[in-house]
Amino acid sequence: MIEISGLVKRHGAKVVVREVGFTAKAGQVTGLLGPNGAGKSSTLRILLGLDSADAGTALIGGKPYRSLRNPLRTVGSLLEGSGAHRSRTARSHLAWVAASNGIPRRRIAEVLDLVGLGDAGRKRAGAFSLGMNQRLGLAAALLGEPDVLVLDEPVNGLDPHGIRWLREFLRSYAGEGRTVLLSSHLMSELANTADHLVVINRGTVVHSGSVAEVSAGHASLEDAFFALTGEGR
Ligand SMILES: Nc1ncnc2c1ncn2[C@@H]1O[C@H](COP(=O)(O)OP(=O)(O)OP(=O)(O)O)[C@@H](O)[C@H]1O
Repeated sequence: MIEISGLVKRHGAKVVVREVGFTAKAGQVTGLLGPNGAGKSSTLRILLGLDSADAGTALIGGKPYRSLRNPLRTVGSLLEGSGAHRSRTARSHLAWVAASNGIPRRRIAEVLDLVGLGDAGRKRAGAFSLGMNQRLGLAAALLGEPDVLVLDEPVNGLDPHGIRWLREFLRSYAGEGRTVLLSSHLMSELANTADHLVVINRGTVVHSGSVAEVSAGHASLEDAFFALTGEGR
C-alpha cells in the first residue's frame, strides 16, 4: 500500500505539489491522472526517494522509501525510460541492476520473458525502439518481485499492442494482491486500466474515486477531466 499525505514541494517561489494526499491500495491499479505539469512526476519522485518534500509524507508499506532495507524487493519503478546505457545489452543492464541489489541472476531471463523481450536479451539498448526501452525499464522494475509498482507515464512509446499488453499485465499484477500506481495524462488509458483514479491539476488533487465516480455527472471521463482541470478550453 502507498500512503501519501499533505505532500508539498516547492521550487523557489513556485509550489508544484500542494497538500497532495491519496492512498493506493493493494490489489488495485491506481491511476494518477493530470495534464502536463500537474505535479505527477514530482509526487512520484518524492515517493521514490529521488527528491525531498518540503512537507508531508509519502510511505510505501508504512515506510519512507529511503528507509526501506531492500528497496528493489519492495517497490519497482519506471521513470523516464530504462536508464540503460546505449552500449549495454538488455541482459547486462539487468545483471548490473540485479547484482547491485542482491537479486539472483536467474531473475534476468524470467523478467525478460515476462515483458516480451525474451529474444532481445543480447541486443544493445541503443538499438531498442522506445517501446522496447519501456519494456526493459519494466523488466528492471520487476527484478525484485516487488509488492508495489510505481510507473510514470509507462505507455509512452508503446504501440497499440504494447499498450494492451501493459494494461493486461498491470491488471493481473494487481490481481495478485499487489499495489500498482501509474501516472498518465491519457484518460482513455487510465479509464481502461485503473480501479481508482486520482485526478491532479496544478499540484492539487481535484478529485479521486473509481472511474465511474470521477465521470459521474459528465458525458465521459474525458469530459470530466476537462471540467476538473480546465484543460481544452
Ligand atoms: N527541478 C525543477 N525546478 C523547477 N520547476 C520544476 C522542477 N521540476 C518540476 N518543476 C515544475 O513543477 C511542475 C510540475 O512538474 P511535474 O513534472 O511534476 O508535472 P507532471 O504532472 O509530471 O507533468 P509532465 O507529464 O509534463 O511531466 C511543472 O510546472 C514543472 O515545470
